[in-house]
Amino acid sequence: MGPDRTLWTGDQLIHIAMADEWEEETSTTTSDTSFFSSQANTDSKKDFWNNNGGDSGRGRGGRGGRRGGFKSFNDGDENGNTDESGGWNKSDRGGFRGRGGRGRGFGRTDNGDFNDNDGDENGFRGGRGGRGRGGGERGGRGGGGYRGNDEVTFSQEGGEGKNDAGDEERPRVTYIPPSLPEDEDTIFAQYKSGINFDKYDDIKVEVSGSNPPKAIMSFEEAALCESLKKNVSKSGYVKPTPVQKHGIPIISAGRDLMACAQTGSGKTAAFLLPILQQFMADGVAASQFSELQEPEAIIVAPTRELINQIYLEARKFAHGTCVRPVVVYGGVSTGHQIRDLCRGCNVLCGTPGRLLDVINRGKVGLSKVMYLILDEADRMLDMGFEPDMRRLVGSPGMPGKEDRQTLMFSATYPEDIQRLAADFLKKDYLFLAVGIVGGACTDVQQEFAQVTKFSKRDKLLEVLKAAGTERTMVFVETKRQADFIAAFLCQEKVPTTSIHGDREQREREQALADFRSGKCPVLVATSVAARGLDIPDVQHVVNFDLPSNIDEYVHRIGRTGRCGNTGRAVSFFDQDNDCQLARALINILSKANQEVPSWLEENAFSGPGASGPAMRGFGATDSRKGAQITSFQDNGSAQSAAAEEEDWG
Ligand SMILES: Nc1ncnc2c1ncn2[C@@H]1O[C@H](COP(=O)(O)OP(=O)(O)OP(=O)(O)O)[C@@H](O)[C@H]1O
Repeated sequence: MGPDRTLWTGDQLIHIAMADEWEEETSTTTSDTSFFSSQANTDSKKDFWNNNGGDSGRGRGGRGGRRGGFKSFNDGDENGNTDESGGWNKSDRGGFRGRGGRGRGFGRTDNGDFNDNDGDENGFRGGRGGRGRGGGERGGRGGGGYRGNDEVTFSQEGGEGKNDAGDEERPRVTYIPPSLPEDEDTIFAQYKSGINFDKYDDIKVEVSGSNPPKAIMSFEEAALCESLKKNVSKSGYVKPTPVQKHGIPIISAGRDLMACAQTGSGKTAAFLLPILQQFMADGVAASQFSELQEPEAIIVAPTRELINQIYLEARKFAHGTCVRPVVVYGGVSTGHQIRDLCRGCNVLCGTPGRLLDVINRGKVGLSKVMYLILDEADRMLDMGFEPDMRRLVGSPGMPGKEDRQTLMFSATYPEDIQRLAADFLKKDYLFLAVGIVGGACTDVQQEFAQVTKFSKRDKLLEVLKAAGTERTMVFVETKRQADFIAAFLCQEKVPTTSIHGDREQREREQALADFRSGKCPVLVATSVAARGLDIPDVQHVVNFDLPSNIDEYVHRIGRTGRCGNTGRAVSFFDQDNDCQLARALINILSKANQEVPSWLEENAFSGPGASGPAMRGFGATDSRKGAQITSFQDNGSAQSAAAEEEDWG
């Protein structure tokens, strides 16, 4: 064990732990960037830069019993690697052991870390039995990494004993987030809508399905009760966005909905407002101090930060009413969340793992559920989360789809996911498409820079230098890469923080807070931050590594250019690595009326392309054939048409 080192005295990169295993696993303060301490020799560093994340899995990931170092080094373990993840793990005692792979595959084999994006949210699913075995396309399964902390909490507190993934060594999650501010200024802190907000009215809207209700043109038409009206106005909302104009009346009419609208266009309020209005009309009120809580609405989202954000929005709109939202997500003390639940819960927001956990503990009854909402629905129904969603709808007491209202929202809907989604929805659900399904936000100026893996860092510095103090999110593909780039930028005196699935929840929340406040204007992130996060004044997104999937690209660049504001996304295109995405990128650029670089076109037609995973099921519209389509422009005037083919579902 070498001496501890301190590399940076910001809120992360604080303490380079050369601690022993137990200290490291139980620590809630030690930085994840402690990879610095792993005696990074030049060789391993070189390996890092040269590699794209772990190879596909093999072996029994992460049971190597190496000591010290940091979780981040277990990237290779995620897919069950023991020895081929390049450099870092070999160095000495890096990583903690036994966490094994937890990969969900996601159709990738080239990146051992891909699943970090939100695998940590899958506490329940990943739980039993994983030993990082298997690897390959589906990666290792089971109690991997951070997520496992949820599981061990579950096991310990739930009295279910230890699982078989070495979890007995894991600490209980004790993190309790700071209390939320109660002052109205903070609750109603506004995200200023931008110069293009009014242009939303020009976006073409299509509703498919039978008898869609008429859109509303103003919040007055939404017939909200006084408290909600007041809260909408305190939030700075003057007029509804298109997804709200159409979504609110659809939900109020009791219809199931699959809604697709571009990033940052107000989908959250589109489902929260009509639900809360219904609760107000029904006189729903939280029953305090009850051991069993029976929420009327359940909202699920794929990441902890996103579900927390949705919860804060629900809390904001429900302010001053008797409706009580509660949030449960991994990485936080379960006991703390259960105590909060017991104080009353009408709207339960959760990540799937923790949600299933509290349900299985008998703390939450489902028989009163009127609304089930899947935010980032395509993500919630992909092969990673689908089993959890099926478990959720199959849980005892959960009303069947005919007896509840199911609402799905996203900016992207691959066709295969749309088909799958029909299992959760009533047959006559409405499909609402605002703009191009799966299209990028047109307020984001998309730029590309040709790079090699060796020139990326210099290019990043150049971009960040030009950005000055403007807030920038830098997306990378692996947790290890996130740590490495964050550390590199810190060394270059760029105040940087990072967020990824191996950081402890406290650190993740601190990182976001520092980024929001501007203390660290650069946030290096894996895909865990790609979806949904609504952070004011993010002017730039940099794709240091392009994702393998075009939908992911759309969500990432959607962290800027929100709510009518303009933004800029710069993506580094490495011909050796990114050609498979080229055609899909061209498609996205053309649909957003943006210039397509000629070199990108050349790459698209010389390299492997369109039929690959990057283009998977790019959904142009409602995938139901034969569904009645009603088109709207601006003032709600409608035109109907029937699609040609038979209804498949
Ligand atoms: N009608 C409105 N008027 C002004 N601001 C609004 C309105 N509706 C939503 N907003 C604000 O716009 C921002 C983006 O909204 P929201 O996060 O719901 O977008 P989204 O469509 O869910 O994005 P994503 O696809 O990235 O999840 C939020 O800050 C929200 O408060």
